[in-house]
Amino acid sequence: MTSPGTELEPAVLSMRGIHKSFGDVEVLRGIDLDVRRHEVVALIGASGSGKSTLLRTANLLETIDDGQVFLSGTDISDPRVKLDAVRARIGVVFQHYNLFPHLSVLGNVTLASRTVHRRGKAAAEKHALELLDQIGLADKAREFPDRLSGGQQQRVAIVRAIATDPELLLLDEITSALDPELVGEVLELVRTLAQGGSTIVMATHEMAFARDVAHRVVFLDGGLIVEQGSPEQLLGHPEQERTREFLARFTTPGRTQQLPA
Ligand SMILES: Nc1ncnc2c1ncn2[C@@H]1O[C@H](COP(=O)(O)OP(=O)(O)OP(=O)(O)O)[C@@H](O)[C@H]1O
Repeated sequence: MTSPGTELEPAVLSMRGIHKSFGDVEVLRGIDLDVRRHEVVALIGASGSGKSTLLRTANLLETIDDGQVFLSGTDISDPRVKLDAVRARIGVVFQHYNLFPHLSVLGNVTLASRTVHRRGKAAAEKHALELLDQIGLADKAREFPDRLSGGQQQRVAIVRAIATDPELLLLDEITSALDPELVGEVLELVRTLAQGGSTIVMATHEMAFARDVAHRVVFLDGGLIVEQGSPEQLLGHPEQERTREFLARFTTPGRTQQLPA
């Protein structure tokens, strides 16, 4: 693997001039973002700054008012593009695991891969069991989601997202709904994926994790990218006043989350 995020790697995701409003409120006000193959990008910003909306426009789950989104060079915002085919190339995990409650763990993981890759049941299950085995959940394959802890459910949701071998993984605050003691196991799985070369954009409030795992941190405020850079630069030596103010709030007493030293 070449150095992640360098210009040597092709852009998997390119967002150009993205604008998005809900009613009178302009939530994204001109987003330009490139994510290169094997790169891990952390989106940080206050609640309401537009992180989730940005992720949802990246795979056109949310329509855009203006701009273009390219996936590996293809303009997926072109109305002629079939979105089902595009979305099959992008894995998404949300804050709430959204596993299908009526399907077993195995059923959840195989559903997308059977549809997307048209794998036969046996082949899809073999692949799913290999993935579940890698994260120590093979023994839960026949269980239903409500028999799993939140952390286990979220890890299954991640496995479901990668079972289709997506070009890009979008992770939206995937630990926010978890009890604190379950956060680590989910982040550990993301770290493993990152080390394995996955291309990831994750909205997160886990600053320590962003510092540790991301190649680039992007700070969003009021629907604009205010500043971006390496974790060391952005979290350690932010240039913009707005970034400094945001980061300072993470070190004020009473916050459960602290910036790492
Ligand atoms: N479907 C929608 N309809 C109307 N307003 C919306 C919709 N989705 C998001 N918004 C508004 O857009 C703004 C940005 O929301 P978004 O969820 O993208 O922020 P965020 O940075 O992800 O916040 P958080 O960290 O709380 O998840 C908010 O003011 C939100 O209320």
